[in-house]
Amino acid sequence: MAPINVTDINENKAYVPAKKALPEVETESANGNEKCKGYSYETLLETANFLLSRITIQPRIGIICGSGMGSYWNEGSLAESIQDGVCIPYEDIPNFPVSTVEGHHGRLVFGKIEGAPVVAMQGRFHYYEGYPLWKCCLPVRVMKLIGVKTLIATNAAGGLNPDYKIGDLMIVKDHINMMGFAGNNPLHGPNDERFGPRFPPMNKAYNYEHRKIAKEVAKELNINNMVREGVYTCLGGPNFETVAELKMLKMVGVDAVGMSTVHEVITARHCDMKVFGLSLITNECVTSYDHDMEANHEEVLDVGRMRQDILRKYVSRLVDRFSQIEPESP
Ligand SMILES: O=P(O)(O)O[C@H]1O[C@H](CO)[C@@H](O)[C@H]1O
Ligand code: HPA
Repeated sequence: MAPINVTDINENKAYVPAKKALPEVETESANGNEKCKGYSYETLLETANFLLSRITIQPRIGIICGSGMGSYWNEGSLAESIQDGVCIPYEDIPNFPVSTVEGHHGRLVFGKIEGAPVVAMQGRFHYYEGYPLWKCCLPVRVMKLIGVKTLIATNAAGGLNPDYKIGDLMIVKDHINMMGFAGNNPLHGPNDERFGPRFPPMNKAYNYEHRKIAKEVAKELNINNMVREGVYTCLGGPNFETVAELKMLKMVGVDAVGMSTVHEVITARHCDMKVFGLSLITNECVTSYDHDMEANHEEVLDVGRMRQDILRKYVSRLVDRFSQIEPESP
């Protein structure tokens, strides 16, 4: 099969260079003490073309595996449901960061789920690892350039809604971009219109049709008693939250708390990808001072392990259904 390249995929539009190319863009970040450097469209095209030269499928669906959901030590994990997988370690991919967190393997897996071509990130990048938000989200733009139309962003999160139990799944209905309130946004800096507009709307961030399908599929699999729908927020981490912080988040309508996803979703919506978000509730957010429990990453990974079967079945069925509403070829 002839190698695929980015221009074949992106609506067969011939590649037109920007009037003024934005190579490596450097700006001061909002807090003024950190350089904010974004990769140009051309740099990411190189990354996309590198990946396309190594694969023979054209994924239309991209999956980001949350903490503990994509590891191969996790036999039967979400990432393992991918058949005929071609794995490309992040360190082999030009311009890619590397994963540093336990439970995040650090590679892209290209293959099929229920016959639908997908690419999965077995390991995501977090702000607390020292990566600026634009770099955490770089793989989302690369996914876009290789032809991905729908992003499934999964994560592990603490349950703040008192009705949620450990092990529940939460379909993300909306998010609150807490870091954005302080001016930290993955789209901060010069905008390249080839990715998307300067001022993207965000009121339909999580696709309505996909959420509807996810609720139907939960019923079909008879897991609707553990599938919720709610609002997610991301804090910078790496520390878990104080009681006062959690109380405040609860007051403003947050149902689940994590340290990822929001910026990935903003980046995906900016370049017009459809988004489905799914949180696995791995721990209870403690909002009282006389509670013995303390949040910890081991528990987060354990619950990922405990729920891997259900997650795998659920996400596989979702991929199947989402791929039916996404045309095969560009
Ligand atoms: O959001 P993911 O990557 O699933 O992981 C969540 O779990 C880790 C904390 O245990 C944090 O990285 C938090 O963001
Ligand atoms: N808080 C923040 N991030 C998390 C949590 C939490 O309780 N659980 C998993 N990721």
